[in-house]
Amino acid sequence: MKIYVGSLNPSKLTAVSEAFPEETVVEMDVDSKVSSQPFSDEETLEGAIHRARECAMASKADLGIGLEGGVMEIDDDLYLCNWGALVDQYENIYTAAGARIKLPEEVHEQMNKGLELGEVMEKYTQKNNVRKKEGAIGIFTNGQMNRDKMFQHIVTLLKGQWEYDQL
Ligand SMILES: O=P(O)(O)OP(=O)(O)OP(=O)(O)OC[C@H]1O[C@@H](n2cnc3c(O)ncnc32)[C@H](O)[C@@H]1O
Repeated sequence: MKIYVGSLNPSKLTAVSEAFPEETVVEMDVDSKVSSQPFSDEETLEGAIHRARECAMASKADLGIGLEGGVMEIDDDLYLCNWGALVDQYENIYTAAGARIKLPEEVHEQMNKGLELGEVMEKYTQKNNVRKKEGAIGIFTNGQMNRDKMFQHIVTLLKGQWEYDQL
């Protein structure tokens, strides 16, 4: 099978390759059609679905997968949220979300000023490309988790739901 993934971000591609080790994974630069920093579950999910749909339309794709990172507020707190979508050739859409962790108030304040999480994380850690590596989840869990593993969990949930429908 050929699985198209709507991103050039290595942590997302690794996640799909690890969840589908037998399949060919192809990266594709697509438009999420949401803001570059989604700020709610709804917007983050919508971005994942748009990415997956566009990938599923690629001429050689069997499955399209979209993974989207975002943040969402609960009361006065800001949480990291991540969503994934898988679209097959019958236009069935499967969705799944990843773990959430509360982000520090300092991060919340910076994002309220309009900065994207990726930018805030670079300033906060003095490291480049955190979003392509361990991600905020890696930094704030002291490396117990990372972005690849978190997305891999989401992709496994997508794969399982799709497989269930093939039974
Ligand atoms: O190349 P794409 O696939 O767009 O990947 P991305 O990491 O740039 O973009 P996302 O849509 O996944 O995330 C939206 C924004 O949130 C940032 N972001 C999301 N999760 C993050 C994380 O765990 N660590 C750092 N930045 C994160 C990311 O850098 C973007 O600025």
